[in-house]
Amino acid sequence: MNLGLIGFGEVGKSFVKLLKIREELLDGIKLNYIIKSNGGIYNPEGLDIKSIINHIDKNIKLEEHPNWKNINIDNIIENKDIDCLIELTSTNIKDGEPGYTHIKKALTNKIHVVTGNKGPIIHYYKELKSIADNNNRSLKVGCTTGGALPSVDVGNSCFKGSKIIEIQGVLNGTSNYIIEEMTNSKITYIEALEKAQSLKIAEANPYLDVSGYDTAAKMLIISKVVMDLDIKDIYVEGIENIGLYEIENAEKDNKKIKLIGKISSDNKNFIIEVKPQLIDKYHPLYSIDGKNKGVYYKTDILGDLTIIGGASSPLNAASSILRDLISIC
Ligand SMILES: NC(=O)C1=CN([C@@H]2O[C@H](COP(=O)(O)OP(=O)(O)OC[C@H]3O[C@@H](n4cnc5c(N)ncnc54)[C@H](OP(=O)(O)O)[C@@H]3O)[C@@H](O)[C@H]2O)C=CC1
Ligand SMILES: N[C@@H](CC=O)C(=O)O
Repeated sequence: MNLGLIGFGEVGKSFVKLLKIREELLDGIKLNYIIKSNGGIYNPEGLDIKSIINHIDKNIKLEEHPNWKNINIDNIIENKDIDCLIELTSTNIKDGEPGYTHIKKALTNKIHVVTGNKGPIIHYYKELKSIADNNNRSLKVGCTTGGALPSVDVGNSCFKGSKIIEIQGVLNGTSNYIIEEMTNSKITYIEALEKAQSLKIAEANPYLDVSGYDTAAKMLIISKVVMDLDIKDIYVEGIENIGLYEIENAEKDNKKIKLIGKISSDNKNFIIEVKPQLIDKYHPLYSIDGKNKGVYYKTDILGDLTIIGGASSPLNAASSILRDLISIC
């Protein structure tokens, strides 16, 4: 199988490293393209992964690689020499671009897609999935709903025959980490955010993380992919106004503050709410620590199920891209 990678940020770089780390699993897989916003590198025989990792480790710009060319998604489409596009450009929740165009072009041209980019999926999942289905190709989005946390995989495979009636998620590692750092190290919100940025878990635009919009995007994707819903009613509140005072008060009551996204229904319509909540030790998402995340599914006849883990990090996110790629293979 031949691959093209578009988006060479933290997750894209980690994905290239995984191709080496897991090479024993990837016999027959070649990476032909790595494309950034201003061009990329291409070799129809497969790029030399070692030389790219050398660039990453030594902080050498990809533009200085001998295979550098002025290329973009259209070259991939014209050359017709990949089977799967790994789409890892930055999330844009306004209109889903440029990811939407990349994914649509790929699927229309019978190229499988694996992505971690939430923008195109919140706006265009139905359309893109239908192009994929009509062309007998896969659109895999596991990385978009909490990276390594298999939220949609579990949601899609574990509840057959039951109805999901509610979902709650702590799905933003950055916010969870910030609140925990403020609690444990008594540092300010800004100091904790800077630490999260240095760990490279925050989005390129960290406003998405702390405002609740990243969580809302992930809940919206779960509602589309797992429940086939088209929810319009979404309330979003972030963690920007939480200070040490609120955190100390929560501690005094043996409670924790968590940024929780919830999909629930009033028997007529499903709604999504994202807001910080004070929860006690009996809440299923209480024990999620640090950069970890979690999702709780409540069903009508199968009971409740919670999964916790999948800490946010570029390598963990790249691992979920690899997981989706292997399942296509
Ligand atoms: N970081 C994480 O832990 C996680 C991230 N994600 C998602 O994965 C995706 C990638 O994340 P991350 O690596 O952190 O993002 P970065 O912001 O670090 O990297 C984005 C990359 O996209 C490239 N890019 C932007 N516009 C274009 C374009 N028009 N054509 C080609 N390339 C373009 C950028 O190019 P250039 O280098 O030239 O600027 C850059 O290489 C995002 O959508 C994010 O939401 C999902 C789960 C976890
Ligand atoms: N910024 C996100 C990473 C991926 O979605 C987070 O902090 O969880």
